[in-house]
Amino acid sequence: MTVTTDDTVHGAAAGGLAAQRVTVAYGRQRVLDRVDLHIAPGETVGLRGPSGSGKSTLARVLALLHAPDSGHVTIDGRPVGGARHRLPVALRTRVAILFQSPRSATDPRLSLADLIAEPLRATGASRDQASARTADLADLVGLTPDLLARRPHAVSDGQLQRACLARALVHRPDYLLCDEATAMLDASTQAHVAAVVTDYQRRSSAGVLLITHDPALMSRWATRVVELPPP
Ligand SMILES: Nc1ncnc2c1ncn2[C@@H]1O[C@H](COP(=O)(O)OP(=O)(O)OP(=O)(O)O)[C@@H](O)[C@H]1O
Repeated sequence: MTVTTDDTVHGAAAGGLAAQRVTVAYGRQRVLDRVDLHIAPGETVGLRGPSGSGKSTLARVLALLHAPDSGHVTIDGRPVGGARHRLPVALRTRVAILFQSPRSATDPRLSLADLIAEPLRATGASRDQASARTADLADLVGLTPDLLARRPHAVSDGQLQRACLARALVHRPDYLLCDEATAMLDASTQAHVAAVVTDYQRRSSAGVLLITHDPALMSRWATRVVELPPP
């Protein structure tokens, strides 16, 4: 595992998801300053840095959820700009993100089955197509039909995170960004989530961004690590 603080050398490659000279400020606080990061298909890039160094911000920029003040995101060498929801479906569904806290990322009114199926329904899949895919994914992440029928308040954080993982995979993304996605899970759920992601990655050649404060997980999983400087 190599550790670098400058990813421009990798950013030169055409394939992959990349942040190029990305700068983000919240008001007068500059959080990212001309940051480069590149994720090639199939690789797992670890992103490390002290608290407040901008790891989550960079993940949100790469997920097209936050427009940088300058610089841009490219997919396979092509700049991708504008709000995520305005991008063509085929483009925006290439990148998925999994957050640390499943409760703040989910609609409490939806059953787990509907949470998983919703991105498919939103992009025009029929009810039958969406339920078939939901059943496959539920199986993959280890959610039983009984759990699928429940709403978030009636399941554990680990069960809800499994549903969020299924939802993240629903469009078969080429890039999966895991922002402390296993931090609040017990050891066995953490191992299961990591196994599902690595298996998906092996089958699909997806690129993964791994943000974690867990050094063991980082060294086990990341192919290489990029380090952000302190804020
Ligand atoms: N929406 C926002 N509005 C204002 N400031 C923000 C916002 N999001 C993040 N920040 C600030 O930007 C800085 C970087 O936050 P970010 O969450 O990207 O860092 P991080 O490296 O992921 O931190 P941690 O390891 O603690 O999760 C922090 O000082 C944070 O308070």
